[in-house]
Amino acid sequence: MSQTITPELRQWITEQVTAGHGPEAVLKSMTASGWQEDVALQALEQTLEKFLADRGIDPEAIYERGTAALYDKPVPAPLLHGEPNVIDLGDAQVQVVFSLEQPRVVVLANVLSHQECDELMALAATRLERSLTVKTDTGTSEVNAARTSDGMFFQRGEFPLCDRIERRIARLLNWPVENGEGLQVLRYRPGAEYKPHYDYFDPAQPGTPTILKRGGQRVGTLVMYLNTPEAGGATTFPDVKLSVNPVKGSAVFFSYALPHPSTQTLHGGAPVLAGEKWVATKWLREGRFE
Ligand SMILES: O=C(O)CCC(=O)C(=O)O
Ligand SMILES: [Fe+2]
Repeated sequence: MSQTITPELRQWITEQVTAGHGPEAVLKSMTASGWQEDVALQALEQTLEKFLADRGIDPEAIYERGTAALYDKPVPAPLLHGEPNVIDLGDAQVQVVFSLEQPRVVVLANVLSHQECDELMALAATRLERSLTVKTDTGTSEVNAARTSDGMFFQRGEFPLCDRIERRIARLLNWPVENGEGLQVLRYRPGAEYKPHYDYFDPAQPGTPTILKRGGQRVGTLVMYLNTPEAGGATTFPDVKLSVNPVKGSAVFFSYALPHPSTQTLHGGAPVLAGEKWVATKWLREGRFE
């Protein structure tokens, strides 16, 4: 029996997409509710095409920004549509190692030189303290059992090295320096981990509006590896069963146009099994973080 694409189906697809569900998730629920896959796919493509055209979004943007482009909201992103293998940033030749559309994840090598990694660790070392996480019900910070690393924050531009790295990240991700939080450095000792979490602030928490006054939501994260731990310590994305192994000077980038689990950006730092793991994290806000 042949199925036909009705205006109601198109309407439903549009609602799903604007609610933050990626095309794959929408396709899945369509087939689960009895739509033939080819019909579902055709309906999805037609609807998305119109959705993009109505909003003046270039379908090419999807290749650059992943499905975030569907939400018509800019997010930080390396320019990948020309399929570059190396991005020349002047003071660094960054290699594109791996990219995933949904969730938007890009693994990059040679973001920092080994010397920069060493200098950053040395600058951070004396200021490390047991990591706090933002308590979203009040907007204050607290020690969190899910995060057993030691950490510290630099002010943006606090040292010439921070400034240089921040400007490089701004060019890499095409996102203003002013929208970045100061670099955070974390050190994990053997056994330490960062349980899976989202980096955006949960809109349902009462403390979130206070946090958002300074720069708005987080929309992207760059985790830079400052050393190569002997074993363990991968950055994991449980929703897509992806692990990124830490390698000195490399980084994993991910973005999230919406503060919603449908972005599939749940991620964590797996327990370090041997040696130490050091990372520097750059969080990017939608607005100026002053
Ligand atoms: O250490 C990692 O691999 C992840 C760090 C992280 O999730 C963060 O800093 O927000
Ligand atoms: Fe995180």
